[in-house]
Formats: sequence, structure tokens, C-alpha cells
Amino acid sequence: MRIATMATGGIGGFLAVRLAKAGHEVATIARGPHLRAIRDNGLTLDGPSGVEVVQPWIATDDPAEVGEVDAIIFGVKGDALEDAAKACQPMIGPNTVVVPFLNGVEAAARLLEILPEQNVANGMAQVSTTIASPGVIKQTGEFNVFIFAERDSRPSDRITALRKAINEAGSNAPETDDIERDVWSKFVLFSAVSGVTAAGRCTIQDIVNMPQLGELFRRVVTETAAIGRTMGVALGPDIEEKTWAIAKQLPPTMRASTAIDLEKGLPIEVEWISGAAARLAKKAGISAPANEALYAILLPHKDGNPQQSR
Ligand SMILES: NC(=O)C1=CN([C@@H]2O[C@H](COP(=O)(O)OP(=O)(O)OC[C@H]3O[C@@H](n4cnc5c(N)ncnc54)[C@H](OP(=O)(O)O)[C@@H]3O)[C@@H](O)[C@H]2O)C=CC1
Ligand SMILES: CC(C)(CO)C(=O)C(=O)O
Repeated sequence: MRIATMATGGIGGFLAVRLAKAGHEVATIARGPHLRAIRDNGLTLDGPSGVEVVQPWIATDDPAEVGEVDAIIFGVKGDALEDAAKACQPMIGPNTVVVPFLNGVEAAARLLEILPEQNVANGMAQVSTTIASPGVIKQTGEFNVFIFAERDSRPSDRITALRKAINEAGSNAPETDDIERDVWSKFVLFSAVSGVTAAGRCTIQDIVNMPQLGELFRRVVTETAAIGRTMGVALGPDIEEKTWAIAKQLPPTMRASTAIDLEKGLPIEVEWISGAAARLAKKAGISAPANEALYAILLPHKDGNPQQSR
């Protein structure tokens, strides 16, 4: 397949290495020192199963150099979505599928404001990866699951082809019969992991061990699940308990990317996580005080602290 990563950070870079290794033509869209390092030294994935290096089919900051592709792995931080969507237009043909893996529940709808309806799918990722240094993607832990589908979850050849490519490349892309439920299920978990580990400057272990943090976590989970249900998402009746059980199984020292970015003084995706929960709750006419409080606490740090991140 011809696949582009827009862009080539934690999500795009991980899949770019796996898919290029498996023989696909992968175009990596990147910029600045990261692009220069990919061009000079290849793209490296440093993970628990070792170090892999690939030379992408094309590495560029100009999607026009790539032309039409079969699929675009769409992974940028929430605030970069609109610019990235506009920039990737030259790679989109009538049957190109654009799969967003952003955290939150609004990426597909936001893409639809910019890209043709026929091109936009929906997805979510469970993996822990980051750009460790220019040209190098670091994976923490073994888990790497990518769930995606057409927005209405109907089967399609292009989704089947991309799933097959990702599965054959050694990652995990299971089928789903309801992508909206899956995106929301991750949001139920992530709104709590993100909000509490970032605002509490704490780990999963602290949440599990400290009753006060555990209580806050469970309140966020309950609120976010209620928002989803009010919006008509078919979340299971036991998602609250299941989410707490999942939290207890997460690596004890884990924190959300939001917490890690906050600590590094980088911009954080608060608007698309705690902020989205607060905003969607208001729209649905229900109250979400825990999400609102976490949003307010994190909001001053939304744009990061450039002095700290230097
Ligand atoms: N990484 C992970 O483990 C997971 C991430 N997610 C979600 O996936 C999304 C993507 O995360 P992740 O991949 O980690 O993010 P990263 O910050 O690692 O990567 C995003 C990359 O996109 C680049 N970029 C943004 N806009 C453009 C553009 N217009 N042209 C070229 N490059 C661009 C950024 O470059 P620059 O630095 O120059 O801006 C950066 O290199 C987020 O919503 C995240 O929450 C979800 C699950 C797991
Ligand atoms: C919690 C995790 C690592 C799960 O994929 C995540 O999505 C993030 O921190 O951004």
C-alpha cells in the first residue's frame, strides 16, 4: 500500500517504521530537525523488541511531493489538527482513507470541517510512544493496538486493507463493529488518566493506592461515561467498573502524555480531553464538575512554558 504519516511523531512514526519494514511505500511527513534526521539517518523505532531503522519511501514536509496515497495515518496533537488537515490535501484522492488516532472524541468531526466526507474514517490508539530525539521514536511497554473503521463502522475494502497491513506488520488492528463506542471507551478512561495524572502530578499507582485520588478518578469516569450515553453512544452498562479494573492493571508508573508534556513545559491537549468533557457535558445538559475542575486547573498550562521546555 501507499501510506502517508501526517505527521511522524509517536503515533505516525511507530506505524511508519512497522509498515515500511513490512514492505509498504510509506511517506513520512515531518518538519524541522526531525525531518532532517529522518532524511540523513532513517527513522528509528526504539522499543521493547529492539531497535529498527527504516528509510521511508519519501520523507518530506511537502505533501505535494508525495501525491495521492491509499491511506493517511493522521496523528498530530489536538491543536495542530486543522493546519495538518489542510496541509495533507494533496495526498488525498477519491478513495484515500484518512484515519485519525488523536486522543479525545472530536478528531473525525473536526477533520470533516476540512476534508471531504468520503475520505474521513475514525480511530483510536492504545500505545505509548514519543519522539525521543530527532528521527527516533521511543516505545514504552509492549502494548500497541490501533482500532479504526469507517465512521459508521460499515465494512470497507480500504479499511480491511489497512488493518491487514498493520496486523501483518506485527502490530494489532482488531476489527470493530462500533468505532464510536471504542473511541468513547478510550475517552472514558483517558479523560480520567489524563486529568488526574496531570493535575495531581501523580502516577496510576498513586491513583490506585490513594482513596482520595481513586475517588476523583472514578468520578471523572462516571461523568464522562454519562456524557457519552447522553449523546447516544452505546457504552456498555458496566464501563465504569471495567474502566476502574483496567486502570488497576495499567503499568504502575504510567502517566498520561498530558502529564508528561506538562512536566516538560510543552503545550498540553487539555482542550480536547478535560475541556472537551466539560464542553460536551454542557451541550448535553448534564453536569460534569470533576472534569470541569480538572480543566480549570490545567488550563493555565495549555500553551506550555517555553522557558521550561528549552
Ligand atoms: N504517542 C502515543 O503514545 C499516543 C498518542 N495518542 C494521541 O495521538 C495524537 C498524536 O500524538 P503523537 O503522535 O504522540 O504526537 P507527537 O507530538 O509525537 O507527534 C506529532 C508530530 O506532528 C508534527 N506536526 C504537527 N503538525 C504538522 C504539520 N502541519 N506538518 C508537519 N508536521 C506536523 C509535530 O511536529 P512539531 O513538533 O514540529 O510541531 C510532531 O512531530 C495525540 O492526540 C495523542 O494524544 C493517542 C494514543 C497514544
Ligand atoms: C494512556 C496512553 C499511553 C494510552 O495509549 C495515551 O493515550 C496517552 O498517554 O496519550
